[in-house]
Amino acid sequence: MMRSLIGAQKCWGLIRTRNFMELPTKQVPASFALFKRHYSPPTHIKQSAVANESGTMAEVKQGMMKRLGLEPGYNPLPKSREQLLKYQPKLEDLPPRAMQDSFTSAIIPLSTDRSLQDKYVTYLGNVRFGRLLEDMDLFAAWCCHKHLVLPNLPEGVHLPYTFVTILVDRIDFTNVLASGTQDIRLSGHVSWVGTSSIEVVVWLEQMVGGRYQKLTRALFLMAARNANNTGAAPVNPLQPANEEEKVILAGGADRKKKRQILCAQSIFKVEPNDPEQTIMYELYKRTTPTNTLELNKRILPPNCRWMEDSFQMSTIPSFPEHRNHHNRVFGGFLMRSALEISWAAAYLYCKTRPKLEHISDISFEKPVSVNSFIKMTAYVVYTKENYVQIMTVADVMDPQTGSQVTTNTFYYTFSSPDTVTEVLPRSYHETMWYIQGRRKFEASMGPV
Ligand SMILES: CCCCCCCCCCCCCCCC(=O)SCCNC(=O)CCNC(=O)[C@H](O)C(C)(C)COP(=O)(O)OP(=O)(O)OC[C@H]1O[C@@H](n2cnc3c(N)ncnc32)[C@H](O)[C@@H]1OP(=O)(O)O
Repeated sequence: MMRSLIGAQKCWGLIRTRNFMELPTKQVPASFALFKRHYSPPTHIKQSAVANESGTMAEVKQGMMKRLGLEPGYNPLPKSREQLLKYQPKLEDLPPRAMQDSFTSAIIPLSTDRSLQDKYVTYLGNVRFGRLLEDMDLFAAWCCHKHLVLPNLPEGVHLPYTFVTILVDRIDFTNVLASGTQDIRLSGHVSWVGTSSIEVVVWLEQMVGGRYQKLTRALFLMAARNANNTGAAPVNPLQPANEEEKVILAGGADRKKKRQILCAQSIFKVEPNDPEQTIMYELYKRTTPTNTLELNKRILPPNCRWMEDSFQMSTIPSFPEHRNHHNRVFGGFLMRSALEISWAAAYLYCKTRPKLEHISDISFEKPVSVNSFIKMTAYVVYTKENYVQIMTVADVMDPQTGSQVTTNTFYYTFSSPDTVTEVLPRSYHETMWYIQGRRKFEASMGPV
């Protein structure tokens, strides 16, 4: 049915994609469905939006630097923040906060700032989503700043905290084609806290025809760290203001558990399940000749391409421009770089301009130093009808020894106007990636 729909509507405006705004509530895990329904802020929070505006994203960055005591300009050895460690409060010193306290919004003024437009616009005049990922990452940290209140911090002392991104949950996009020359608004608030971890929900909207239209919504999990990022730091508890907030908060623990389960179920940790074993055997049969038993001889069926011929690679030196205050690379920069190479890989594979549909959960397990060489490799690991699933691996390389360590794996789903060439694995390793790609694809599209 999906195929016939696509066949009949080979025009961008008409292709209906399945995203979280269109799925019936029952198809989405309960705690995430709640965010689907509330992908605008709860009513009482929205009403206070005007009072909570933070200006432009440039002002947000300046505000954060001021609170942290950071000065513009690069220093290979960042100024020590050791002296701030003594101001770190204990959990019991921190008063509870409401979701409303951290609710804020900021503007990317694309309609008026023409030099900013150059950074955000694509060849066709749309917005570069990679840039928005960078902004969302910074903005999530800003919401954490808004949440944090330290009653015993002496006047004039800088914030003895650091925030790093632990992970970003699945991001889905609406069908609004965002322009690179109209203002974009980010809004968000803290939606759950642990002891030192903070979940932040961030929305993106763009002014279309005089009113804001939703572009996307993402959940960021941030870690509060001490002044010099050597240990966890406690955060203010979250006190729900009403029934609606109580439900959001209760879902937070549930979401944390689900993330752990998803992580533990990775194909890189546990063996494929029974239906997947069947798929693997079918792949083996389809790619093995029937007239010879010659070892490792494989045949490529018509309209298919080997996975080993379906990747793009790029080695990126990172620069201080992409640093946080510990000379580590911003998560947003990694997300943008991975998205852009994934998009190129999808475009070159499909031979037509693909549309980004979903970004799967992304975790940041190891910090990346700002003088690193980052090797990004985007593989087409799974295809279905007009969809391409990309898996992009980020490796940090040591220039002296040539050794490399994988710091992140990103999964992006793109759609093409046409049915795409089927990608097939040739080796057992590739088959595992195919299965992982299929899982990510199925999860991002929801049950059929
Ligand atoms: C002068 C320069 C100007 C430049 C301009 C500056 C502008 C000024 C603004 C800066 C604003 C920055 C905003 C961007 C922020 C980034 O983009 S940071 C860069 C990307 N992220 C990273 O590099 C993080 C890399 N990962 C890590 O360092 C470590 O894995 C982490 C996240 C610190 C966790 O380490 P850990 O040893 O597991 O820590 P641990 O203490 O055991 O756990 C801490 C908490 O995290 C939770 N947690 C840890 N792992 C997980 C997981 N996988 N799943 C769920 N929860 C987890 C734990 O459950 C625990 O929670 P609580 O129970 O306390 O609530």
